[in-house]
Amino acid sequence: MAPSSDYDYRHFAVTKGHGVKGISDLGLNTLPQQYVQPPKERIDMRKVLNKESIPVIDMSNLDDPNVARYVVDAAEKWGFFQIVNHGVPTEVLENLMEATRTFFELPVEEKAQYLQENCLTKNVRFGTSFIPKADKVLEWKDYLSLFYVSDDESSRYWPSACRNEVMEYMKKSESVVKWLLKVLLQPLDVDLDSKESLLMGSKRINLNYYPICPNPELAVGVGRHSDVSTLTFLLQDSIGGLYVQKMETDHWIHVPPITGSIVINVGDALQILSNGKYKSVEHRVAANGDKNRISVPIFFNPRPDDIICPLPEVLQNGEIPIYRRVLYSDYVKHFFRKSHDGKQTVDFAKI
Ligand SMILES: CC(C)(COP(=O)(O)OP(=O)(O)OC[C@H]1O[C@@H](n2cnc3c(N)ncnc32)[C@H](O)[C@@H]1OP(=O)(O)O)[C@@H](O)C(=O)NCCC(=O)NCCSC(=O)/C=C/c1ccc(O)c(O)c1
Ligand SMILES: O=C(O)CCC(=O)C(=O)O
Ligand SMILES: [Fe+2]
Repeated sequence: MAPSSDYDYRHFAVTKGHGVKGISDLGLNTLPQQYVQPPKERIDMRKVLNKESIPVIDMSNLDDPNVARYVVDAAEKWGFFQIVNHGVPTEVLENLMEATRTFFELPVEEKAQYLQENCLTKNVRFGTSFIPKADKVLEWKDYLSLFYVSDDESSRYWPSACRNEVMEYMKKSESVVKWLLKVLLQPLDVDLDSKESLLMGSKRINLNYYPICPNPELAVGVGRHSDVSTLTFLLQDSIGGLYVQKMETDHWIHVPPITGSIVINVGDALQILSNGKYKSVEHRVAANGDKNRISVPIFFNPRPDDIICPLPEVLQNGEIPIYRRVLYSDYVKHFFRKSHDGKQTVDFAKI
């Protein structure tokens, strides 16, 4: 039954599993109260720098030493950049977008089998907002979150509507991220081969769906946050709406969709491992009043039972560590205990 009061909207979207897609499909003229952000969390267009953009790096010739230099400079200066000619076939990206759309357009009864309380595994989770229990105001986003354990486990538990396409995307992204990490670690005198499992030993893929929103200027798709990953590898469709903070300012920069490109960003784990040489950057997503939007980040992470702290190679010249030793799953649990709150998760690891 369609909801009739504000309480009912939370119940309808979160508990019953209709998500914001279910609310959007009702065709309301007004945004339900549960989704109205306080003014300071809305995206203020006066703070958006329209003339600036994050770097776009062409990866077609990896033998050119400039490419590695651009990557290191972009990661240091912006924490965010886009890559083109990266080698992941366009067809893989298109199939992934289509499969993501197919999944979210399934009837609610089918998607609801992946709600936490109905699901046989913790590694698959369909949901809405970020942490509805903690989110005072809900985010205008539905998601399917897939933690990769093995091909076998994925075949058994991931939804058939998108399983093969997500696996293909994940497999093809691996060598690109490995190359990026190798390059980023060179100035730190760290050899990736000895640290590969610490830097990219686990992967989580989120399929994000942001349906058409009434009063998009009052809502957010995703609130201000940094990712807890080492690096994030993000495909967005052609709608736009991702905003990145310009380092050390209170200004924001839009990340324009470029067909075939992938957005890369530094996450908290790389900030901690590099003792702050690389920094994760706050970002947020606007809601859209006209079009449904899709994005698919792959979070490349340490494994849950890894300890993260500044790497010994980084400290060998006497540099003082800013971060303590933290069990990565404790770090992620801390992130998942609270609503999005900018960069505050990193404080958990500060000495
Ligand atoms: C994730 C944890 C720490 C969970 O530990 P566990 O003890 O099993 O607890 P749990 O009961 O499964 O989850 C605890 C809470 O975390 C939250 N949570 C767990 N998984 C997710 C998820 N995929 N999406 C949202 N919330 C989640 C929920 O609030 C859980 O509470 P409850 O709803 O169960 O009551 C564990 O499985 C682990 O160590 N996993 C491997 C490491 C890992 O997954 N790292 C994640 C890296 S990056 C990553 O996951 C990023 C996600 C993200 C999502 C939305 C955004 O907007 C965003 O910016 C980012
Ligand atoms: O949708 C996007 O463009 C970004 C989403 C995001 O920041 C996240 O899922 O962590
Ligand atoms: Fe993010």
